[in-house]
Amino acid sequence: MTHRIDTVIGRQLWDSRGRPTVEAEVRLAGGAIGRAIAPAGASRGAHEAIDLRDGGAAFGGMGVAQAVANVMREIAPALAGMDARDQSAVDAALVALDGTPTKQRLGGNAVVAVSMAVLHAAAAAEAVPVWRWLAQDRAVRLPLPEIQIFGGGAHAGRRTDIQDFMVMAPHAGSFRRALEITDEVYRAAGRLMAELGPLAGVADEGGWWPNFASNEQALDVLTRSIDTAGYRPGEDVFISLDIAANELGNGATYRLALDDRAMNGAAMAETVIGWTQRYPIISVEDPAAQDDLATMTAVTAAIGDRVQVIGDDVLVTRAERVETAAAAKACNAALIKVNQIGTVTEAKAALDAARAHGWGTIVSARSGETEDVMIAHLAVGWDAGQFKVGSFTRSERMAKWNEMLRIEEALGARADYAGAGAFAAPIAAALT
Ligand SMILES: O=C(O)[C@@H](CO)OP(=O)(O)O
Ligand SMILES: [Mg+2]
Repeated sequence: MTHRIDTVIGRQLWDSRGRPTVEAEVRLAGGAIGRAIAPAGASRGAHEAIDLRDGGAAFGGMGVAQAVANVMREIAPALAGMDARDQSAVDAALVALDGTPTKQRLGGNAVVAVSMAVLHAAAAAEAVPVWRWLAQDRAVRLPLPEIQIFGGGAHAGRRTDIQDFMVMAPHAGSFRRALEITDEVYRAAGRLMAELGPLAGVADEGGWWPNFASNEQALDVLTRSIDTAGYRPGEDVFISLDIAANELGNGATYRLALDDRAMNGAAMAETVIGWTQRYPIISVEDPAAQDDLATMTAVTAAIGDRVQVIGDDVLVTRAERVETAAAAKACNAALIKVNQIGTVTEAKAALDAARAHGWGTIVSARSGETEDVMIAHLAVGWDAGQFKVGSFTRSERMAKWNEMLRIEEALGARADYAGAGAFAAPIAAALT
């Protein structure tokens, strides 16, 4: 049988931060091959799948070599003979074999690499791109990109409290045009940064390394960058922030080091709400810590009709946490990272749960990435509507944006840009 899994190989490769990671290679009986590489986060939720990584107990302590060994010795024999087209059966076998809620026995990095490699192999056996294999005959859209201009937080030595300063161009008309607009904003931001002082390179995801005296100065410069590039802030191009508040506090207290302020959840909500009133912000991710649903709910209640409120660390791509957050009205959008939960099938379940609540959905990269472009295919094949990869100028990011341009070209006249329609209904309506 052509689609039967013959062998599964694991190998150690290196990620964009120069840290070891896991690649899985799946070979089918008919000769098709699928490969996938595990990414790695720096600002990680406590409820995420746990990788076996080098770097001590915080990363599982046992190292990538153990994860690779687990692929070869345990996962390969368990999957041999299975039909690669039956992704849910493969993923169920991986979950059962691991036997922990967090994939920590085999390693989240081992499991996610194999799960995605099986998907890749199945599409290869059908001789179609992964996005097409996932979508089958369903209509898909080119996603609205959110692209980083400044990197901060855990990705830039905590030079700003806010982690990702991004822009979105919902009215660009095409994915290709959205990239062009964002590139112009990125260049303009670089020129403005150079006026503030010597440029100090880029952060982990390629956004300019921030050199600001306050969080508000960063927001000022970002707004001016949009304007300087020739676009109307809040009409053509909007700001999108990932606060990554998990890195700022535990829910009881939040500390904005740059602004020299400590505050409780209610004050944190007021701070974020205030930013959305003073700046052309269309989207805010993780305005509160992973278990602080009260603050997430306060922010969503105040601004959720006009601003996207995304759950990342708070949801960790787990369908049951999406349900809990939905019951609390804590978000109106979900970030989807396959490696947070560990398998393609479980990540899709989280996306479906978010969609069932009318939320926006964003397929996202991690801050530690590689040349693997699978997530571009997931964003299109699942019709997620939005896509977050980081910035320009680093090839592990460009590989994804460029793959999306190839997909846009393949769709030709049928390439439908999600644009404002990617947001939850009230926000989409407010934009049109
Ligand atoms: O928080 C995030 O959304 C991601 C990407 O910016 O960062 P990390 O992969 O470090 O969790
Ligand atoms: Mg995040």
